[in-house]
Amino acid sequence: MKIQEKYMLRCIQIGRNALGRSAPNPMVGALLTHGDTIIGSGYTSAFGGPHAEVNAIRSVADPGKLPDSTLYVTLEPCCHHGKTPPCTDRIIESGIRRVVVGLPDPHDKVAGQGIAQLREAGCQVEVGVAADACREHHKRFLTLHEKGRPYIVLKWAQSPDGFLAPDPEVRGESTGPWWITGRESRQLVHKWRTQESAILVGWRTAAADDPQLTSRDWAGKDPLRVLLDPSGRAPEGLRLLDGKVPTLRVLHTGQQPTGSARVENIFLEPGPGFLRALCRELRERGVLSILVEGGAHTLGSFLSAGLWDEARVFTGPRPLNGGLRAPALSGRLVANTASGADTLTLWRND
Ligand SMILES: NC(=O)C1=CN([C@@H]2O[C@H](COP(=O)(O)OP(=O)(O)OC[C@H]3O[C@@H](n4cnc5c(N)ncnc54)[C@H](OP(=O)(O)O)[C@@H]3O)[C@@H](O)[C@H]2O)C=CC1
Ligand SMILES: Nc1c(N[C@@H]2O[C@H](COP(=O)(O)O)[C@@H](O)[C@H]2O)[nH]c(=O)[nH]c1=O
Ligand SMILES: [Zn+2]
Repeated sequence: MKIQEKYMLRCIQIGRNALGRSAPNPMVGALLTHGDTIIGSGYTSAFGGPHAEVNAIRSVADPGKLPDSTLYVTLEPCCHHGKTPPCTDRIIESGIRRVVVGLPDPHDKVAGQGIAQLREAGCQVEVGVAADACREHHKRFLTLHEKGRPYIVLKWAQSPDGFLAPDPEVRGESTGPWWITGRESRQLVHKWRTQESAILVGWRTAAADDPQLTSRDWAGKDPLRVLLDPSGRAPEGLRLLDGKVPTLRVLHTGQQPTGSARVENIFLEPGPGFLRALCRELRERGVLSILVEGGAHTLGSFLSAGLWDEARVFTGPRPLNGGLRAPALSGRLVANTASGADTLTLWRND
């Protein structure tokens, strides 16, 4: 492997520090080399803070070395005023003359202009180093700009005989989720929750499980909670409506929301465009990605609309011998691993 690719793969590792924190900005990673020494590195700050390139430049102990250094960055530097000034200006001011870029930025305010500005200022710019790895790393941001919607991860747990939950008679009066998976998988799910901007369930899941949908077993942010409740049927008093974490309840236009002023109600037209309209609404609110956790009806509606990018399916060890059928999935199997006593399969929709 060429040294340039190695540096770009290191940029990706650095950029992962911003996973779940930079939205709606991309989790860019950058580093600066001088000869064969790494003299600085940085990643995208939380929204509103400096970008990776600026953090990398600021981290250099001896700025006199910058004109003879090379900047590696996973995504084309921005050239527009957003919450912060353009990174291209900062790169040019610092005297850096060589820039290696993983991918062009599809954002309509950048789209090749960042690279063009650097070249006009006399920088030598190389584009497309470790491009496949950078595409994978930036999958959420690329989906937001190329498909115009957040990246969607479906997740569920099923029994080996293909059920999401037992029949109500088996469940009886017990409240809370019916656990199919073990402790390791549940903690892994909390880690995943810190990585996505929003988490979504249907109201029947909210009513049956009274979930919290927080990341309490992992250090990191709680995602925005989204409850699909088109007719306002979610019962009062649910933990999802407790206001402890920002929560959106999605209703059909014209419906009367019940009680809870602790959540924000939004209203969308019923019909086949409902989920796409929801995706647009979430995008406008800076949501880069959504983790859809169920139930069967909700997962099925994302699947049948083709609105998904990844599915993460746990299979627990104990059969249920009946109950609510797991959704039918057709996608590309990319991994099959163990998670404690469970099996985890990862699927892509491409
Ligand atoms: N094992 C697992 O991983 C999981 C298991 N579960 C289990 O699943 C069960 C609940 O699942 P299920 O009964 O399928 O219900 P859901 O939780 O999927 O909620 C379904 C309701 O949400 C609304 N809804 C869903 N999708 C849409 C859409 N695209 N447009 C408009 N409204 C939508 C509808 O409300 P309306 O009826 O008002 O139109 C629908 O009836 C529970 O038993 C729970 O324990 C839940 C999550 C995960
Ligand atoms: N039953 C089941 C899952 N159920 C999902 O987890 C939610 C509960 O979240 P919380 O209240 O935050 O613990 C529940 O409502 C449903 O969406 N998940 C899994 O990984 N494995 C399982 O066996
Ligand atoms: Zn920038």
